[in-house]
Amino acid sequence: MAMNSDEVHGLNGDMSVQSTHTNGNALTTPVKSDSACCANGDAVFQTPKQNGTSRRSPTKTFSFTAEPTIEDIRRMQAEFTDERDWNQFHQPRNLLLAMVGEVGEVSELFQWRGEVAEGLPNWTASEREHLAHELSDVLIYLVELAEKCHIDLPQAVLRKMAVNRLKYPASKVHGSAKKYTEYND
Ligand SMILES: Nc1ccn([C@H]2C[C@H](O)[C@@H](COP(=O)(O)OP(=O)(O)OP(=O)(O)O)O2)c(=O)n1
Repeated sequence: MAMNSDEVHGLNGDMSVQSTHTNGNALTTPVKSDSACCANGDAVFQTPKQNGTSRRSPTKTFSFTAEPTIEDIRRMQAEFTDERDWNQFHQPRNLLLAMVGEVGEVSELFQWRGEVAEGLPNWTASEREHLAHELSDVLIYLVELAEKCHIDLPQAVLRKMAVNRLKYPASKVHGSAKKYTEYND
């Protein structure tokens, strides 16, 4: 079980981070992810109307920093496990189970809340940081699982996205959440 998040997690406000790269170094500058912000630091995402239809905007206003890359994460985790002689425990099956356990911890944070709005406007800074930790645990184990299975994850993602585009042509599925198998043509 997770510890009390107030005890173990930071109290960062809802900051997105922009990065600038100079000589390969990431310079990070916290900025508010949107112009509208709540008193508790949570961002409110604005949803502009386009052609009378409500369109999603957060992905345009929130973005990740460029680093660390997935390869950086793989290398840092490899160093972490090497330093502890933990490679002996980190076989694919164990990593899979560890990752699924962490997914369960993410689920716990959403449990019983009902639907949660994008940007998590009603979450405390401590809850958000707790979520950041648990999502990171999932990613760390996912990256190491891919490494131990010799799956080049960044390239695999590109290939899978190409497959997704073929399976779900925008012109065909626009506005529909149906599974590709539900189309009759
Ligand atoms: N054998 C292990 C144990 C931990 N970790 C690393 C990867 C994860 O990012 C994190 C997981 O640590 P915990 O198992 O302590 O899980 P939590 O951090 O989620 O703690 P809690 O379950 O108390 O929330 O530490 C690891 O690589 N190998």
